[in-house]
Amino acid sequence: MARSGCGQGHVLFRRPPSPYTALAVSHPAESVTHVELHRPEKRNAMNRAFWSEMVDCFNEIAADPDCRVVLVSGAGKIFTAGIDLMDMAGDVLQPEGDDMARRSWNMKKIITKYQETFSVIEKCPKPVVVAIHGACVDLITACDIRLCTQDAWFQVKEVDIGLAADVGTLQRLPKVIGSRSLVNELALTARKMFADEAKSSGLVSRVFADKEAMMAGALQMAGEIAGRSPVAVQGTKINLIYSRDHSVAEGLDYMANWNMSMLQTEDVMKSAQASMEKKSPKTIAFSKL
Ligand SMILES: CCC/C=C/C=C/C(=O)SCCNC(=O)CCNC(=O)[C@H](O)C(C)(C)COP(=O)(O)OP(=O)(O)OC[C@H]1O[C@@H](n2cnc3c(N)ncnc32)[C@H](O)[C@@H]1OP(=O)(O)O
Repeated sequence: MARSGCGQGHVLFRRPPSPYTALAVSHPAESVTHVELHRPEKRNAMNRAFWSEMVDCFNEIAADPDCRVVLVSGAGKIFTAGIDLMDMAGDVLQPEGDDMARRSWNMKKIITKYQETFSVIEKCPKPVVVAIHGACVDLITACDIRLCTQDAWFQVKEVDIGLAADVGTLQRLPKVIGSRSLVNELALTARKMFADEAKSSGLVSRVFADKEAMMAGALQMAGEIAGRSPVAVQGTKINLIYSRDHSVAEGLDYMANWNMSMLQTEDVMKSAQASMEKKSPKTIAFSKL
């Protein structure tokens, strides 16, 4: 049976057992998929299985019409301790090849594969809410909404292990946090940033007293998103990410192309009618997407 990480008292919408070893996937509420990093005894260190399972998992979620929003969290004491340093020695640091060119070629393939593990989160059209209680930063910058506990800390740890972060933090964090100076400081010193600073800098949008309160808040937020038109919600995520990486003019053009078809959805009429009748959009039965 799929394990539920959202605590007891929530309805578990049953699905087939999870095929993953580093992740626990469950369905704590209608249209909500919960992906839990699940190696608590190793502080959810990202081992070889994790790097490939995340890609399979998020590709499956992207294609699943029963999922409208994703919740990501970590089991146990902290969200994640980052890359599994035991696996790293064998997998990442020793690419095969007869000479430097061939080893470099293979190294690039490995790095690109690892990058995809977090890029799939961003490419997934369903919004991803991440609930963090202590973490390395890489994964969370690819998520759409970041929540944390009061005792959470955040660290761009890579310089401490002798490398420049290469799975998205240096590319995404400057787009999340307004202050370039703060990004540079965090990435160059690996200092821990705690919850209050994470909130004031814009890395997280809400801070909760403890993990239980955070998971309840995250699930409620996921429910708010899942209750709205999937055409509107997924179009919003896709266009926000497109606009982040393009000029305003390019973003507007992309938006016009998007909505010239998507505005013709029945969801607009249904939602407008509910709004006129002062009903919540959550009362509307939207078709699957
Ligand atoms: C091409 C890909 C490039 C990707 C780059 C990614 C880079 C990074 O992720 S950089 C960050 C690397 N991570 C670290 O340096 C963190 C190392 N861990 C710690 O500092 C502490 O474990 C931590 C503060 C997270 C938690 O401390 P705590 O006291 O709560 O737990 P521990 O007793 O230290 O650990 C419990 C068991 O977990 C194992 N473990 C923890 N972290 C890792 C890890 N990163 N990799 C592998 N294993 C880890 C630790 O060995 C303990 O196991 P055991 O001894 O068997 O009980």
